[in-house]
Amino acid sequence: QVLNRTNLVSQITFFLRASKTALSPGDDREKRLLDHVVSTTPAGDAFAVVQAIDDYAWSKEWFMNVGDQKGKILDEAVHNASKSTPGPLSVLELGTYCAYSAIRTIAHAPKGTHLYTLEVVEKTADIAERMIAHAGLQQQITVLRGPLEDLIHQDPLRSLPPFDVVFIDHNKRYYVSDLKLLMKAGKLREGSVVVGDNLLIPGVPEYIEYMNSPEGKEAFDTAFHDAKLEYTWAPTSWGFADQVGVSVFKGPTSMS
Ligand SMILES: C[S@@+](CC[C@H](N)C(=O)[O-])C[C@H]1O[C@@H](n2cnc3c(N)ncnc32)[C@H](O)[C@@H]1O
Repeated sequence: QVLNRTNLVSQITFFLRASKTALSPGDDREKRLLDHVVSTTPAGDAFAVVQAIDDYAWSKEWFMNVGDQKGKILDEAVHNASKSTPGPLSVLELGTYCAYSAIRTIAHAPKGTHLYTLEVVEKTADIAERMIAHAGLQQQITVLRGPLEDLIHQDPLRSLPPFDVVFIDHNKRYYVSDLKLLMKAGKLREGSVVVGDNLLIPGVPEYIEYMNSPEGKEAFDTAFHDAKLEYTWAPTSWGFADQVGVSVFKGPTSMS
């Protein structure tokens, strides 16, 4: 069962009004999602939590999670990072929302991997922490409240070594500046994998431009993966085509 076209379009329109900030719409749908997950899945089963979130988002209400389709690109990026870095990974996520991608990433990452995820909306961070606790991943996922420009100067981020994987999925306005902040702070090392979501919808043209610029190409090898906007099944005819960027950091450059 999937949401019908009218329902889906109206729900996505509702979300895209807040597209520049990607802040939650404030209609308590995140709480309804949490209640659904807690009441339909056993505690401590991360894969069941991910599946329940996908089922709910496909059939009941639309959510701005990375989703099951683009999620596979993220899973593969994590998998590739773990091939070059045996053992547990260190992951940074910008944009927690309901912790779907955080839980999904840990479920697919090597044992012992730790993920730090940043969220600026307190109410959303509360929901995420409860979702993470239900999935039994409190030891592996740390929710940090605030923007990167503040938290980068505080522990734990300040004293952490470079991340193996960075997932950028927050306010579209800060994709490039936050990426540069991470490079400047030495939080990327040669081989770090940076994944950027929603490059076409809501759209982050300046991120695509940066990755295609001489500066971006000197610092990163980027592949742009065509994808469908989360929880939609007809991308081209309805204009719901999206793209996910997967960039491998080549190491500090003269410009970074
Ligand atoms: C698209 S959602 C993240 C979805 C999540 N990564 C997933 O796939 O499950 C974007 C989230 O970023 C948060 N956000 C917006 N601006 C932010 C910022 N500057 N730093 C961190 N989070 C931010 C929003 O409140 C929202 O919860």
